Amino acid sequence: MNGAWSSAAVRRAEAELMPQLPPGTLMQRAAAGLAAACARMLKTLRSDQGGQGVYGSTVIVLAGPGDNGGDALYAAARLARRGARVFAVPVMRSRVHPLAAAALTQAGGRLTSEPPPSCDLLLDGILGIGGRPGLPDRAVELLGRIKSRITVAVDVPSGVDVDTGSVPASAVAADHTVTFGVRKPCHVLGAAALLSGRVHLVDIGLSGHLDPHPMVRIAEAGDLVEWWHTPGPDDDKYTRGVAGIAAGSAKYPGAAVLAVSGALAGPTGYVRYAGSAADQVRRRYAEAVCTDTVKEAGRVQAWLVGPGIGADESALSAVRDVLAGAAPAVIDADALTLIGEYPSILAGCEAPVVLTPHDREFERLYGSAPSLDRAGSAAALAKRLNCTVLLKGHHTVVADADGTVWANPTGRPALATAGSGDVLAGLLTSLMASGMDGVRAAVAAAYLHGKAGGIASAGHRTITSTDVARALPLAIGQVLSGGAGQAGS
Ligand SMILES: NC(=O)C1=CN([C@@H]2O[C@H](COP(=O)(O)OP(=O)(O)OC[C@H]3O[C@@H](n4cnc5c(N)ncnc54)[C@H](O)[C@@H]3O)[C@@H](O)[C@H]2O)[C@@H](O)CC1
Ligand SMILES: Nc1ncnc2c1ncn2[C@@H]1O[C@H](COP(=O)(O)OP(=O)(O)O)[C@@H](O)[C@H]1O
Ligand SMILES: [K+]
Repeated sequence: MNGAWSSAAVRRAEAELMPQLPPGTLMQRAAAGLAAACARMLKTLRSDQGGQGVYGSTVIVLAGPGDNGGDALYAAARLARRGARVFAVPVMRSRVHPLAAAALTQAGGRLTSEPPPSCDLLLDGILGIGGRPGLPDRAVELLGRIKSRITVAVDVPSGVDVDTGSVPASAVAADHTVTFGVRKPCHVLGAAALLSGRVHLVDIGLSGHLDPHPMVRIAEAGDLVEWWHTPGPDDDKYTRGVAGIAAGSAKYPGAAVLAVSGALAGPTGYVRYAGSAADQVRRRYAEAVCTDTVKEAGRVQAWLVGPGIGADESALSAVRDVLAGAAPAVIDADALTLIGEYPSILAGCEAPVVLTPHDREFERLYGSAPSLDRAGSAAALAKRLNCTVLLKGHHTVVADADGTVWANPTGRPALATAGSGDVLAGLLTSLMASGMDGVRAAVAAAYLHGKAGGIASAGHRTITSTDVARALPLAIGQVLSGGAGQAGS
């Protein structure tokens, strides 16, 4: 498992480590890593100019008053020594890290209030983990008029809310972020994750001093490998788990077909379908065993209820029947709306439940839309309803009732296509039926669904939900065989 640590946790680790080192060591480690990363970027950026990298490049530093500006100025001094033309602009009056500013001028860089109009690389050293959301006016003005070929955020994109990833006011949009020690929540959550661009981690020796539990967990392929139930020689189709899908209706048969397609791609050995779209499901998937109602279906190890079931009496019965049983349940789509209307259905339920709302469904359940702090909102709903919550959207988050939060690192906007949530819910149900607990199943389902979306839409292909379902087996195969770095992340 990977993770992102809060600014307070980083400061605690720093306070423990700092006294063991000569003064300034951590900042020098950060600056050295930052300068090396910038040099690599300049080399790639300027590969069309006879292989020139740092030498002869133009670098502008926007330097804030704190240590973030210090990192940026020391790194810029290293670039200046290698032949870059460096202009550093103090963005808050003339308050800048004095030693770092002196190092830059000694290396030939210039402190100025009038930078050139364009540069190869813009270093955002305005605010780091000490920053409050929003940018000073001078920074906004400078960012508006300097044209840079590449923008690199130092530690975090300035202006974002570091611990929630929300962006309530102006902030830097970076192509790359070079961060120190560990990732911060803003690199993986909310609108700030987009503003971070590609995140590069520089080791400054903090890891042994950090709280073992990150603020936000980030799934990686190795987690799924560890959690996966690979069938053994003694397994049969029942021991691998039976997934039950209560989805679709005469009006929305497609939701049934798509949810079943997601479940069939998962690790279970058997998929039962219960609902009024049985004919369509049978026609499309000979493998699915169909009945008309949840009550008529045999035993399952996990149920999905909701996609396309509508809001009539039979839909309500399906939700009640699923939640009255002992099997873990995934509640999606129309079933979320019904629970919003009749919260008592969920109150008596003892089996583990995963809710998979998008923003509008979240609002129906919680009474207000998710805030800019999406992880905080998901955790609040999970706690209130004592369930696991998978809050969909760009940068899907999974929260458990105990406050544990995961950020999903895969996925792309092409997944915003009708029915793609049905495929996700079906897959999630299969994972739960195979024995994975609700949080892990939700994390794994979001990860694989995102990866399948990447595989299906590679090369800018347009995709439908069926394409996502078809790509799931390959996504699963790549992840389980350790090929996580391949196309489609
Ligand atoms: N903590 C660590 O372990 C390390 C931190 N380092 C660097 O230090 C940074 C943190 O430095 P600081 O604590 O000095 O904090 P910052 O550099 O983030 O700046 C804080 C200063 O900016 C002002 N400020 C905050 N938000 C503002 C806003 N929205 N508008 C205007 N002014 C605002 C504050 O009043 C304060 O003076 C990190 O992000 C990182 O770059 C590195 O040097 C290495 C190690
Ligand atoms: N902008 C986006 N970027 C990445 N993924 C997205 C985006 N918008 C939606 N998704 C994903 O697409 C899926 C859509 O699910 P959902 O809203 O339930 O649609 P439907 O009801 O049509 O199935 C979810 O997995 C969601 O996380
Ligand atoms: K910054």
